[in-house]
Amino acid sequence: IHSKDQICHEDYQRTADWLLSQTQHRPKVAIICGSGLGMLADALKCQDLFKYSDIPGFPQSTVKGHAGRLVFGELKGKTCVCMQGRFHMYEGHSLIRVFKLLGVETLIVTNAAGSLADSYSCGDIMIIRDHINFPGLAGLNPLNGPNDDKFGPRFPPMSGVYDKNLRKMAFDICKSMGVSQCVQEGVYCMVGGPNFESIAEARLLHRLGVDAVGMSTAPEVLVASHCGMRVFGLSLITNKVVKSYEDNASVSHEAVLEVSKMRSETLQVLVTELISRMDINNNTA
Ligand SMILES: O=P(O)(O)O[C@@H]1C[C@H](O)[C@@H](CO)O1
Ligand code: HPA
Repeated sequence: IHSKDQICHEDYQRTADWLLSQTQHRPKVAIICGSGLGMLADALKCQDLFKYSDIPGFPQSTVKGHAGRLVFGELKGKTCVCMQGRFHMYEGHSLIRVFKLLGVETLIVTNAAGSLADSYSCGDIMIIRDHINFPGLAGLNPLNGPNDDKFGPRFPPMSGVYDKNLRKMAFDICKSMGVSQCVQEGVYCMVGGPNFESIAEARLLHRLGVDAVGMSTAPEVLVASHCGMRVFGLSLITNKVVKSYEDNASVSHEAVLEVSKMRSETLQVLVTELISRMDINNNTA
């Protein structure tokens, strides 16, 4: 976010042009892999793979469980680009606009998240219906600064951002996969991190009606939506957020990665099937 303020259209374009000169792939779908969910990219065929360190203008991914590679390839005949390693707000970058300039029309975001909803279990998949962007509400927004009208409007709406048709399609796919008992639809709340929530913060989020909390996604989604991309999001529930002072449990990034690993195959099948059912040429599901 912070360094992004200084990045202009020409910078994004330079990075996009470099990538387009290095690969024949022309992706219409971008996938962002959440913590421990990097194997979503493994399903891509005919891969062209770029380490972030080799891409001009790309920063480094610093979080364990985020490999730091951009993978281009085909998924069931659809051309995709997959971010194996995202940039979190606490790391200071957002590069969604490079995807826009590559020609991407649909963004699929995944993340690891802790659940506040009492009915959720570890390992559940939450289809994101909407989000609460806490840093954004407090003025920390990737759209801060002069607006570039080439990307989108100064005051973008945020209602209906998570595409309804794709959400329904994902539900249907989960049913046919026989996993609908562990699929939820709910509200993701982004907090700044990098610390996990205190019990008092967890209680506040619970009272606000938040279903799952994490440290990403909202900035990516709002930049994508600002520049006209269709958005679909999934949270993998990796832990139940501790809400009681009587509860001695505590979360760790290692525990988050362990649950992600256990469920990543299910997510891979779901995302692959979703992309295969999408009509990505006219951007309608
Ligand atoms: O990239 P995501 O949102 O999946 O990462 C989550 C949030 C923190 O970065 C980390 C905590 O374990 O995982
Ligand atoms: N809180 C915030 N981010 C997270 C969590 C959590 O409990 N689990 C995974 N990412």
